Amino acid sequence: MADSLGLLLCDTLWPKPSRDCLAQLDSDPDPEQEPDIKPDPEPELKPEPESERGHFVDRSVPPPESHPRSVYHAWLASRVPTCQNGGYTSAGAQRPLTRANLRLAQRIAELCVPQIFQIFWSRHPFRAFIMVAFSFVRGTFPVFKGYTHALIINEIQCLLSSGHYTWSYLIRLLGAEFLRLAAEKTLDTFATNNEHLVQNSARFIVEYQQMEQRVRLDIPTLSDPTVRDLLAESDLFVSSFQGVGGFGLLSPFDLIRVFSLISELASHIFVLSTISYGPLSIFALLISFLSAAYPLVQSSLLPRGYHVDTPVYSEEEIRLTEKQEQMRQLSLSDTHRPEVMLFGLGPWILQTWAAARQAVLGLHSSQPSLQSPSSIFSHMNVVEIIAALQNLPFVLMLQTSTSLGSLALYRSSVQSIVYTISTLFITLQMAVQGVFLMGAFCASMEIEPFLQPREESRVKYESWSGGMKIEARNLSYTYPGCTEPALRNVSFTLEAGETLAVVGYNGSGKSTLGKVLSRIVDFNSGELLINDVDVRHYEPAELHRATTAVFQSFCKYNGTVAENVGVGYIHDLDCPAALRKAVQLAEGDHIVRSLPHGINTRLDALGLDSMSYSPSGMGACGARAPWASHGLSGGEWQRIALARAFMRAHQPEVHFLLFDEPTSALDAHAQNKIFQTIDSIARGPGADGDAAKVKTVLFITHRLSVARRADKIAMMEHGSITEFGTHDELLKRGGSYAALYHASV
Ligand SMILES: Nc1ncnc2c1ncn2[C@@H]1O[C@H](COP(=O)(O)OP(=O)(O)OP(=O)(O)O)[C@@H](O)[C@H]1O
Repeated sequence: MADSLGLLLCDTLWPKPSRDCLAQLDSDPDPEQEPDIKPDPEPELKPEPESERGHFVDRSVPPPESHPRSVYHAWLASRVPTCQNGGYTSAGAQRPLTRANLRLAQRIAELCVPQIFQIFWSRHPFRAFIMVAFSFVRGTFPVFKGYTHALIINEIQCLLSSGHYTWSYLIRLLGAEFLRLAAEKTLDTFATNNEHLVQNSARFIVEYQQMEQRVRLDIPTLSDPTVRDLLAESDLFVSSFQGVGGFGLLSPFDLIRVFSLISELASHIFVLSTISYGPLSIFALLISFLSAAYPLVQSSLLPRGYHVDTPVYSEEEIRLTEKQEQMRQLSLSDTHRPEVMLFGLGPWILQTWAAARQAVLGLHSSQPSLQSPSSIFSHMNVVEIIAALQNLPFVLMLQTSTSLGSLALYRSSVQSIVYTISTLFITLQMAVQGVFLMGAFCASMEIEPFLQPREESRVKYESWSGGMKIEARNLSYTYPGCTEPALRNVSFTLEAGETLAVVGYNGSGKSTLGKVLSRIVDFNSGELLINDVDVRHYEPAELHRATTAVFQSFCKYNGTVAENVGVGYIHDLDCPAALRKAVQLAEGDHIVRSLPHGINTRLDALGLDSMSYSPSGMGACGARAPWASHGLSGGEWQRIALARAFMRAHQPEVHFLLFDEPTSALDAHAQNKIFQTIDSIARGPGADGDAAKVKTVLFITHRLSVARRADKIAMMEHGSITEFGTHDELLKRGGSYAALYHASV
């Protein structure tokens, strides 16, 4: 109930435009409308060239002067560095305060602020209103303080000069000051608590939306470099909600503090205007402001590096920064520790890190980074001379018999005005960067997963009783950033209920084919038909529900055995009988029995927690702590992964079983048993040896003694299927399969 409420809430907050609506928007020239950033529909689902598929089809960056039609385009345009031709600034880099960037920020603000505002407003409208109102009220606190202090100083001055020590008025003033302090503290506490509540609610909503969008996105989408940068900046926006200026970033909450600054400024100006100190006032004021502002102006004129803006990094600097971080991570990583120790990588890590770090810190630079003594002295002298000028207005005002209290109030007001203006300026500078991060967040919410079909071309996956029919026609696929295709013109047909063994040399594309068939990665050209329908018409989630798999690089979750197995069919995560059965099918019951807490034993996914040096694994007196996680051997982990796949394999909605080297770490006996299990699952519940097949099976293996069990065998070489048929047919042919088979037996 709570979950659905949360979902409802977030859907309401961030209504996802319907695809029909988005399609209309795409053709609508109105720049105010939000276009979808998914590629145009593929009318006949003909394979398209890679360059035309993807989420941001319009990759052309509009010139900064133009009016970007969407948040995404404005965000993208802001990443083009003004100083270079081509390329983008790295994710998170500070945008320079140019006119073009200010215009882009304004456009993003126009498009995003209403949505972000709704996040604040949606849950606690009254509290959000109070928060803004209190921001104004809190801005006036310093003025009240200055005013009451001035009254007290004046009264003391009056008592001392008159010689009549009547304390009643002073006591009343001190009482008023005490009340002011108490009221300020109470209001402050209430405002802070209120702000925390509104802030935490807003933080939860943006984090929820970030997570929701992240779990939606598929691998092809996430491998797009622009999407990665967009998500990185979106993450920075979400991080900025962690508190005032979290990570040096400006969240919308910090922007609300601008209201406080404005009201503080206004109240100080008002106070100054009420102090009368004679005809020399304008002159005195001018001197006061100049002398108070000079140090701030001076610091903003200091050489680059002292600025608030992050400098623009060169490609070499980015490379060095990545290198230093990579080495730092390597030195901290427990996962890499065994090889770091074994291969004696410590000195190499240290040396590489030191070289990169020194370069990043500019320690190799021949330019002295410190100011020369003469320039330091000149700055110091000027500052001191200017500071001395601050006393001049007092001298002028004393001539006009201004009270001491007024002088104190005057001084604190002048300094506060200068300080508030400089804070406002810095805040607004940071706000521009914050706006671009906000734009990244809003644009990231519009990303549609690459594999998701458009509503108008969607076809519901219809299961066939005998399993899943798979037909590949000239499938080709090249990994992003690679030049050599991993799959080349792969064609084959696997009838529903058949078992296919894919064999071949290392790197021949077997695992890639498995990922393409299970719709984890896409293909660049060709066609893939599932149950005679082009796979691009199906919702990937529907196909995934009909599939179970053990991938070659299966996951090891840092959790209990039950969790590691149960995630295979999340509905039965808490069902001991289903977990036990899956473990039994994977021949893993003896492993579970040997574990200290049975199926509830926590497993050590990194393989290091259970080693003696790990403090987390040891309880009092060096005994094994009950919470300590337990290590497993490679073969034992493989059985856990198999059990996970078996959790859902026998479910009626599952029609395709994919096993990529499922028994590579198992002994021959265990391997045979596992394949018998797979075969019996493929024949349906309670089936005997002659029962009809109800599931299609594809297994990838290097063990040709196992492959011969399959109905069909595909021999892969250099990304292509070079031989296809039964074991006997391929042996008779005397080609690569026959040669490999004879070499292996
Ligand atoms: N994530 C990736 N990014 C880029 N290239 C990849 C990626 N994964 C695999 N490749 C490349 O694709 C080709 C096929 O790899 P694949 O893993 O499909 O081979 P395989 O036949 O399963 O190999 P093996 O028998 O060693 O498991 C190889 O040349 C490999 O280098």
